[in-house]
Amino acid sequence: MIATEQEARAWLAALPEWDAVAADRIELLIALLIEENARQNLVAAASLPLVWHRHIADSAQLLPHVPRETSSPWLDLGTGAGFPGLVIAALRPDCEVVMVESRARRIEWLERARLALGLERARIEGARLEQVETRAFRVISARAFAPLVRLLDLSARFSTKDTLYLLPKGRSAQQELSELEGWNHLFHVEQSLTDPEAGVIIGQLLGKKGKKP
Ligand SMILES: C[S@@+](CC[C@H](N)C(=O)[O-])C[C@H]1O[C@@H](n2cnc3c(N)ncnc32)[C@H](O)[C@@H]1O
Repeated sequence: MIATEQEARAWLAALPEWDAVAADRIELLIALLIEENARQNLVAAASLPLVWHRHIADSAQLLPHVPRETSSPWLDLGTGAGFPGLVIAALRPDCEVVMVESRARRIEWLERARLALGLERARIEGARLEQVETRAFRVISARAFAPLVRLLDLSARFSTKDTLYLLPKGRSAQQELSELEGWNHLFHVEQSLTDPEAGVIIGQLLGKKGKKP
């Protein structure tokens, strides 16, 4: 389990995506986040001293679930302060990461951070997800975005049977999945690496029950 900054740094350093450039990007992202959090409430202030494992490693733990060749384009729903979308884009700058966020000040922050980190393949979609033009993505991620049923209702039009959902769901993962009705899917829950009681819902959405595929 990754429970400290030291453990988070060690775990990140072992990722194939980790090199000096990635390390600089993550350090810069953290510095910018701390600065911006004094201006707007991006993350709980109490989580800032724990930023390496609570936000950086918690986001990066999604990467080993996705083969590099099937990770782009990647859609992150409700990116907010930048998690997991900005961390994914910082570690996979070759990947087209589209981050959807509807709140104006968060959109401005995400765009500023994207530019500062030099993430040319990443894009901030500053709109409500409901307004975003439909296209297919290889990966859909979302942390603390919406209850699972609503999340699937809103995002299904961006998925195909090959799209991999990666949903850090905290402590409700198993319960939300067992209560999910109305969808055919291949989801399962993986243990979170950063919280012993949290889970990540992973897998493919196959379509609404009763509908032809
Ligand atoms: C609880 S925050 C989580 C932010 C980030 N994913 C994290 O884990 O730190 C949820 C974010 O989703 C955004 N959001 C909620 N509903 C949305 C929608 N329909 N379209 C786009 N963004 C939305 C909110 O503005 C907010 O920034």
